[in-house]
Amino acid sequence: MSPAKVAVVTGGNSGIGLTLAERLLTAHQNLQLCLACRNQSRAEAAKRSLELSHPGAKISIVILDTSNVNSVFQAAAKIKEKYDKIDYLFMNAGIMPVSRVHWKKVFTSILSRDCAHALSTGEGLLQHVDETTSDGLKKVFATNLFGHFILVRELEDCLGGDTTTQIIWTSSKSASDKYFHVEDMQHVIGTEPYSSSKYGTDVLSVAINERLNKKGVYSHTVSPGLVMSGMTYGILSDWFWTLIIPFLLLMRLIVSTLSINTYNGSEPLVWLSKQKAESLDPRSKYCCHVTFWGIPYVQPAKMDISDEDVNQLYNQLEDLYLTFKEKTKQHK
Ligand SMILES: NC(=O)C1=CN([C@@H]2O[C@H](COP(=O)(O)OP(=O)(O)OC[C@H]3O[C@@H](n4cnc5c(N)ncnc54)[C@H](OP(=O)(O)O)[C@@H]3O)[C@@H](O)[C@H]2O)C=CC1
Ligand SMILES: CC(C)CCC[C@@H](C)[C@H]1CC[C@H]2C3=C(CC[C@]12C)[C@@]1(C)CCC(=O)C[C@@H]1CC3
Repeated sequence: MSPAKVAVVTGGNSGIGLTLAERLLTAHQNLQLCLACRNQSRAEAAKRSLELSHPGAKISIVILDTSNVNSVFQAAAKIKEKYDKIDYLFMNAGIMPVSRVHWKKVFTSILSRDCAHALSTGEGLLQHVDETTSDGLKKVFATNLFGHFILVRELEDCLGGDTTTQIIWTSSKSASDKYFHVEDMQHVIGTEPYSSSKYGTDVLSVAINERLNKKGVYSHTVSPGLVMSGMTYGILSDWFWTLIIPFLLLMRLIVSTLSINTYNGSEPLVWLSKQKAESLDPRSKYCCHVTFWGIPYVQPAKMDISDEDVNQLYNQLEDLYLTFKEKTKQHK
């Protein structure tokens, strides 16, 4: 039997994260799974469903709210108590708060040459909103990016070493340098917090490789494509999505990123976990594509990221992390 490996999945209780957890248990023999979720009862329900499909699986729950700095410090301490070494760290938890759909733009772009771009990135089709957390941080940044950065920093002792660790980020096709400004990494000014946070994720992944590859830690980002999940049901009701599924399936003739289900969307995440980490490209995003007949496959897409952004973002995140670390020490 292969030696036991440990996988931590943030936001592993639903959507892409839950399907990923299920697929990891199938793909890796003898896997110990840690569901790092913000809600105890939703996490327990997920654990029960995984135990039904994988009787005897070793699954633990750690309560983690990535938008809350204290919660991340506490969760990291719990994870370190439970495991000496982490083999896979899936940074999957994420939010995309939206206040409305720009229907006029949806219809004009579907009928234009921009159709494929609009349906694969959602650019310009949604009105995004954001708020400030009790830590004084922008919520989308804190949830999607900074909470995960703290997790990496706090877990560093359990990563890499004799065998490799893979950090795998659920990023997005929406990530765009157009909406990311390193001097405003929280996206205080601007109306695209989600795109900014996901581009920040891609930049951070490159920075982690530069700092931690020598320790055996490899980081990669993934785009799952458009997936029906809590995220999309938060934009439009489930009956609406059900009605337009036939249209989306037809659109697969021209748009290959319409994954639709969480199985397809989790394909690059599972695929990466089966690769030799050293052989992967640290500056490519591993994207989910689906054939017209619904077969998923993975295609790397080169990311155009400047070294200046890589270094500046990492240093700023590190400064913010150290500020909070100091505060938590003082409160002890
Ligand atoms: N759906 C799509 O089309 C796409 C999704 N993605 C990305 O995929 C990832 C998973 O999203 P998806 O499965 O689609 O959506 P879901 O809303 O179904 O899942 C999101 C998961 O993240 C968890 N989560 C949200 N906020 C926090 C928090 N503060 N702390 C801890 N966990 C949190 C949710 O927990 P809870 O159940 O408690 O809310 C849930 O488990 C996200 O990062 C998203 O940005 C990327 C591209 C496309
Ligand atoms: C297809 C239409 C008749 C109606 C749907 C319009 C929009 C609500 C959607 C079209 C492209 C979608 C999209 C996303 C959300 C929903 C759309 C904007 C995402 C932004 C969801 C999160 C991501 O990370 C990327 C997705 C890109 C495509």
